[in-house]
Amino acid sequence: MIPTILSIAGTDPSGGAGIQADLKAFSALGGYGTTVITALVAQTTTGVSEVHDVPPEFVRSQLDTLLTDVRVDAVKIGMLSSTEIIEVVAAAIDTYRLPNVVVDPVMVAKSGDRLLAADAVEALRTVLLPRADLITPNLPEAADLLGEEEATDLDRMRDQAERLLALGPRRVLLKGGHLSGPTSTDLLLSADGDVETLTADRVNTTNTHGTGCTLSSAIATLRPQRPTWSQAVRDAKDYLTEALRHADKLDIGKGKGPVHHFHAWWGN
Ligand SMILES: Nc1ncnc2c1ncn2[C@@H]1O[C@H](COP(=O)(O)OP(=O)(O)O)[C@@H](O)[C@H]1O
Ligand SMILES: Cc1ncc(COP(=O)(O)OP(=O)(O)O)c(N)n1
Repeated sequence: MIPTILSIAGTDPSGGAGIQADLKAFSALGGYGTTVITALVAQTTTGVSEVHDVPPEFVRSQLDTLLTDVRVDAVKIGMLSSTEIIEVVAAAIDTYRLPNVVVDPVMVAKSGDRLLAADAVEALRTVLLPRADLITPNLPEAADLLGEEEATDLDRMRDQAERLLALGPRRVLLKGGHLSGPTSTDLLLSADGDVETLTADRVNTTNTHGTGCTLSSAIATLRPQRPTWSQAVRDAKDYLTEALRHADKLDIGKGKGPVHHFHAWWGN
């Protein structure tokens, strides 16, 4: 059976991040995509010009309308924008007992624009993270969630990942893409005590818009199709690395272009 994946996230008209990227990853990896939109974002490869939050009652309405009809096999949660929207989404996780919940704690785009209100970080930490099967922070997000400086090496990443795990999610994938060096290394820690290091060769491209959205969506899509979280995360990282390798085939915008959801079947 083809898994049905739900993305709860904001939009990106340039198609590189947010809901648009999520749907591309769902389809490319054999899932059927459904969506609940939290914010309309006027953004492109050069940055964000405006954010229009969807009213929280309407986020609830989308969730109730969808989930009283459609069974979902996994959920990817991205941009949530405000405390009120976080609370609505957390209530839906409980009410509908949503499985395989992957939370990408989106706070700030690569362009430096905020995608989560500063006063909503506390709700993200205390209301949403304990309901997640996996969280996928990047280094600035991890630092923000813990209220400390960004990790600058693998030892500090390990230390921060342990403390993120103590906030209540079942697993933490701390992404190291913001460090430099010939490889890009992430750490996967689980509440059972497992620790894994995932390393990929660093791809030399400036087209990195949407890497976080793509990775979390790929994990959510693969989880129902793989025996373990570890295998789903490893295969998702391979998919993202391939999408980065093919990113320079695209010529989208004047800033940091998107990764390319390369489709082996078409060969392009
Ligand atoms: N240039 C790159 N080459 C290979 N992998 C990368 C590169 N940049 C980022 N990654 C990987 O992409 C994923 C997301 O990266 P990161 O930049 O840390 O998060 P975000 O996109 O949320 O800011 C991680 O798995 C990271 O290791
Ligand atoms: C609507 C929306 N959601 C999330 C992001 C952040 O995406 P990410 O994959 O972390 O990539 P960058 O934008 O940081 O390159 C976004 N921009 N928009």
